[in-house]
Amino acid sequence: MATNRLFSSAAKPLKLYLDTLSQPCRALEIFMKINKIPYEPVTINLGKSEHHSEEFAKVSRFRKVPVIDDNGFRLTESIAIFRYLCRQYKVEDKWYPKDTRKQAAVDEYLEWQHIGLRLHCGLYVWAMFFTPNITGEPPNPELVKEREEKMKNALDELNGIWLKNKPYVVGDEISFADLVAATEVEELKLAGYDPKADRLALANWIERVKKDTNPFYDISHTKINKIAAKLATRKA
Ligand SMILES: N[C@@H](CCC(=O)N[C@@H](CS)C(=O)NCC(=O)O)C(=O)O
Repeated sequence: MATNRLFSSAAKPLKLYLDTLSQPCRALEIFMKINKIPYEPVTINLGKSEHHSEEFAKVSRFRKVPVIDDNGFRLTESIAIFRYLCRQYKVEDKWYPKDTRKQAAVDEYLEWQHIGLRLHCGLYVWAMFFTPNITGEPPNPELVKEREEKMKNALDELNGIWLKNKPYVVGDEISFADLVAATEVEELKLAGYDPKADRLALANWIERVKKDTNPFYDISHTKINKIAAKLATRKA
């Protein structure tokens, strides 16, 4: 198999520690598959608390996924990992353009999304899905209300500002910003919330991202889609 690596050809494929229940793990997995970056997946099942094992603590100081181990070089934080991969491997320019201004535009979204989108979607999903699953208690209605408002506002900004009059988050071409955004939006399935209703730009964009990145997009979303389907039948 031809190795996609700019430098050493003798290096072993890097290890990607992941759980596809995690948004940043899915974004990286799709990106790596599309760009034919060879890797060995190592599943860390968050649901089984595998990230709390002593063995995994040696891999990640923070006990979070994703993490990569590239021949002894360990790196956490999906955005840092993404930028490292762009420097180490051949990646199609559109994902992180070399042009200074185009790259800065991708960076602008990557900086915004932590608190602009991820925080609010994540907290809502915790209130609706993860916490009730862990405690066995129903979602706290006050907390849900407070978090729902912020989550909706974040989605409205994605729909009405980032996606205003353009097909992708940063312009006319897909970039890593779209994968980071789409995987966050998909996580809302766990909370039974449909982000596409009343958000036409977002609805069209997510279909576009899927089409551009399939079959990898759907493969990475298999686990979350299965859980969402189970939750929907339980509700019906
Ligand atoms: N900012 C980090 C976020 C990493 C993160 O929060 N990972 C979550 C899954 S999405 C995790 O491993 N959580 C386990 C825990 O917090 O116990 C990144 O982008 O890589």
